[in-house]
Amino acid sequence: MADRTPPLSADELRRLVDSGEIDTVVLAFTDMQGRLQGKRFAARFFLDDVLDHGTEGCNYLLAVDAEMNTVDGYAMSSWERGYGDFAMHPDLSTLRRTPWNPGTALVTADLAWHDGTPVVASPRQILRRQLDRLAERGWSAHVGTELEFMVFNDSYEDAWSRGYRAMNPANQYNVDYSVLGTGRVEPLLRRIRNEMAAAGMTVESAKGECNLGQHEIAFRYDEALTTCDQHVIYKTGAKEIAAQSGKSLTFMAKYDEREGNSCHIHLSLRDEAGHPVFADPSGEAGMSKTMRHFLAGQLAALREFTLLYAPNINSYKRYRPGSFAPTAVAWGPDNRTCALRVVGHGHSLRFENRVPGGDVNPYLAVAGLIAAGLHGVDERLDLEAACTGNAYRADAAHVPATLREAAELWSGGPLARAAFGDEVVDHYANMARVEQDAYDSAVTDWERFRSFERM
Ligand SMILES: NC(=O)CC[C@H](N)C(=O)O
Repeated sequence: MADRTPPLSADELRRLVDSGEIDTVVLAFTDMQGRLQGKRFAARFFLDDVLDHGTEGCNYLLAVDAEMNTVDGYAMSSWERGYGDFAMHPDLSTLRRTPWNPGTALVTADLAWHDGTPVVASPRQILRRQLDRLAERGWSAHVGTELEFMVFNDSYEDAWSRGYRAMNPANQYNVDYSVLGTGRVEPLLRRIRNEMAAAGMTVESAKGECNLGQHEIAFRYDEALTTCDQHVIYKTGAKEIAAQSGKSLTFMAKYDEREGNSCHIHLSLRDEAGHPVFADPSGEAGMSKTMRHFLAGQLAALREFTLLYAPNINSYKRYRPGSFAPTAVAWGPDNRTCALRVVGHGHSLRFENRVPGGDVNPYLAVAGLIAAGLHGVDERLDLEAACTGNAYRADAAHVPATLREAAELWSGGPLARAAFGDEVVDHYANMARVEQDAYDSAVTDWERFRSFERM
């Protein structure tokens, strides 16, 4: 699939290496946790060897936990199988400079086994498969992801050493839409915006958010795969720029008991001629029949696919009444209390899934949105009535409240297995089991404060 006009061509890279402007090329893929994993190459070696042939990485990279521990239960990667390699092939349509790392370019990898077959549990491959299903119908997906994050005037190292206690947020009060409040953090935000633009992303705006030091930078939507590639590069780059500035920022879904970090995901479909598939001026509320089925599919699959939108223990702490994070499986036109909010009109008509947090793996979540929508289209599901009032009070199905509940719905339901196949379902069910086990065996500060003296 030719994905997009590249921000940097291979010929340009060659020229920049010859002139000494680029000396390093990062080749990286996105792991299960949504992190870029890969290697930094001497640029000359990358051009001579890796550009055409790729490189290898240990296949445990899709089978470790967040701490890089080897864990049991993965069919594709284990001590029994010898923890061999998989191949990382650069997708040159993603080649770009990353100006926050001087002299450096970055390219995204697709993963394959030694016989050339794709690594089906790799997040980018999971999304590619759902995009192929869309393409079979002559459709493509436009996607925007809206990441919120919190900035602290502490370095990552200080924060870690202090056990994340007594941190200094970059704003001391709610700066939602506050120009004054955003200005306080502007040297950092401006660097992130400008350097992401120089890395080939289209930046739209920045605004303050509600929690202390919380901000959001908005990027223009793009083809689904491109948006997801940019999302992970942006997250990595924003953290690197913060670190270079002696600060830290976090995308974790719920840092404290105040507002969490969301990652609302917007999606619309285009046909082969580039026309919007969701808009129909003669349809009810301007929505086409396809959009109604697609949206009905979102509702029908939401609970079963929540693991893809909320992959961590912490993800589930966002879903509190009145927090702007959803609890009700419901949809409504411009209704921020629902899991699914319909926005825009005509060309821009789309839905927003408000379930994902800043910790989401965008490839998996967007794959989930597409698979859910296609389920609705294939089964011609009827769209229930819109929720018009406060969905926190509605008599609607609930977004799963815990990782345990979401993991049970994911592995026990029929929709995920039909859309993604057993290998993918079992792989990510194991990831959830591993996280749940790690959490269940941890004793937290909360328990000590509650129990040490008083119980
Ligand atoms: N902009 C908003 O709607 C706030 C979202 C909220 N921070 C959440 O975690 O869901």
